[in-house]
Amino acid sequence: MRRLDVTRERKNCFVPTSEIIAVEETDLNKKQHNSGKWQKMAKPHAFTVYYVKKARNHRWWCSDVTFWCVDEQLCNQWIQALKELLELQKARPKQLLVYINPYGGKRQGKRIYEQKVAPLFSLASISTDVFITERANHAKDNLFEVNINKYDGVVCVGGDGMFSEVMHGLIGRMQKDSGIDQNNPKAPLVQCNIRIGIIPAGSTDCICYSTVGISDPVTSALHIIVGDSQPLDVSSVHHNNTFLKYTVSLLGYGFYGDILKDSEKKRWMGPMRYDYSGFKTFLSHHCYEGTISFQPAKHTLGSPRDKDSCRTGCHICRQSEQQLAEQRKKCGLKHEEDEEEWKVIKGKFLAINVVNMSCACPRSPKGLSPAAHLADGSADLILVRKCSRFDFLRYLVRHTNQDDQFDFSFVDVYRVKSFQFTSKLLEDNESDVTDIGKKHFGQFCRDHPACCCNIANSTWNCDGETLDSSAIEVRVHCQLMKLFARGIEENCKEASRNQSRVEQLL
Ligand SMILES: Nc1ncnc2c1ncn2[C@@H]1O[C@H](COP(=O)(O)OP(=O)(O)OP(=O)(O)O)[C@@H](O)[C@H]1O
Repeated sequence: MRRLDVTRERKNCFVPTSEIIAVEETDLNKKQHNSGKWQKMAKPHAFTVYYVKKARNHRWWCSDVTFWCVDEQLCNQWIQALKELLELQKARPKQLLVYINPYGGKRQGKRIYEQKVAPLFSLASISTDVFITERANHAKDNLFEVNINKYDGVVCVGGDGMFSEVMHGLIGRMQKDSGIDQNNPKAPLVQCNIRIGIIPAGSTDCICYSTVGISDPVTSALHIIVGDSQPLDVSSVHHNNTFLKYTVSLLGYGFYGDILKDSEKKRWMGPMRYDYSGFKTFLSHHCYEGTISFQPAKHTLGSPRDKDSCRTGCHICRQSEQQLAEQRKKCGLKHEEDEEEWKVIKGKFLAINVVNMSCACPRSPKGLSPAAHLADGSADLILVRKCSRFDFLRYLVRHTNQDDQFDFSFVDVYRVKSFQFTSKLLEDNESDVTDIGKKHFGQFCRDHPACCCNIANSTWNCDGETLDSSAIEVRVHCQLMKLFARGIEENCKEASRNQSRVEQLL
C-alpha cells in the first residue's frame, strides 16, 4: 500500500492512498484558519486531502487535512502527484446507477441520499444517474432495460427489500443476457460482476449491517467511493421447477415466517410492527411438521459452531471458492450435487432458518448464525424443534448475549449447500412436489409423538418477503454477486485508535 507521508513540524500524518477520497486545491480566502503561521506567510498556497477516517464500531466518515506552502509550483506538483495516485485506484467506480426508494423505512431515502451521499460522490468525481422509484419492482424492471454496461456499479437507497429488488434485477438481467433459464434449479448461474452498493435507509438494514458492520449511509458511501468489493453467496429458491426468489440473508419458516405474515397486515405501524408481530408470534407458539432434506457442505473448512466469524479477507471463503471451482472442473458438465448424499430429517419445528450470512443487526450483533460466511458457497440450516415457550425464549435471548444459541438439545445446526422442505400437510395431500427425502432415504432423525401442532402451513420469509409456496428447493450459488463492501474488519477498534493518535498530531 502506498502512503502519503507529509512531515510538518516533526509530526507525521499517514493516509493510505487507498483511503484518500479526493485532493483539491484550497481556496485560502474561504478557509478559516487560526494558525498564526498561515497569516505570517506572504502568499500561501494550499491543498486539501479528503480521506476516510475510521471511528469506533466500523463507522467511517470523511475527514480532511490541509497542507500549505509558499511555493505555488510545489503545491501544484503535490496535487498533480496525488491525483495521479488516485487514478491508479482502478477498482474505484466512476459512473453509478442509483435507485432511491422514497417510501422505505422512515421515508428518508431521498433526503439521506441528497444530504449525506451525493456530496461525497461529487467530491470523489463520481457521476451518477439517479432514479427515484414510483412503485414496487420499478428498479427491478428498469434494470432489464438500461444500458447496464455503462455503469461500474448499482446503488440502492432503501432497506433489505429494496436491496433484494435490485439484486433480482441485476442477477435476472445477467441470466437473461446469457440465455440461462432461471426456472431450472440446477442451471449454473452467471456471476454478476457489477457491484451493488447499499445506502441503508429502510426499517431493516440487516444486509448492510452484516457486510459492513454498521448501518450508516456515510460509511456505506465511503466503501463505494474507495471501490471495495465483497463477494456474496446467493441462494436460489424454486418450487416444482419454477423459480421463486433469490435470498442472501434469511429464509425462515415457522417463527420468522409467521412474524412477517402478521407484520405485513400492520404496515401502518411502521418499523414498530416487527416488535408487535414478534411478541404476538412468540405467544402463539406454533410449531409445524414437515420433512427437510439437505446436502452437507463438505467443500468448506468452516462449521457453524466455529468460534471465529467471517471477517475482511476471510480465508475460509477464499478456500471454499477454490475448492468448489476444482470440483466443478472435475465434474465437467455433470451436476456434482446429484452424486452427493442427502440427509433427511422429519419432525415438528418452531422455526426452520436457512441463513447465507450471520444476519447480524443492531439488536443481535452476532446474528442468527454468528459463524456463517458471506462467500463460502454454503448456508447454515438452523432447526428449532418443538420445545416449551420458556425454552424458546431462552433460545431467542441468546441472540442478544454472548452465550451459544446452538447449545440446546432442541436446536440443531448444519452447514449445507442445498436444501429442500415439504410440509406434512402437503405430504399428506400427496402433492406432486419432488420429495428427495422420500425418494432417496428413509432415515428419520427424531420423530415426535402426535401433539398440538398447527395443522396449517406456515409461510416462508425470504429476505423479508413472503413466498407463495411452502414446498421449496434451495441451492447456494457461491459468490454469485459482489457488493461495495469489505466484510467486517477485525481490528476496527485498534484502527480507529491508531488513526485518532495520528489525528492528534496534525
Ligand atoms: N416507490 C415505491 N413505492 C412503493 N414500494 C416501493 C417503491 N420503491 C420500492 N418499493 C418496494 O418497497 C419495499 C420495501 O422497501 P425497503 O426495503 O426500502 O423499505 P423497508 O422499510 O426496509 O421495508 P421492509 O422492512 O418492509 O423491507 C421493497 O420491496 C420495494 O420493492
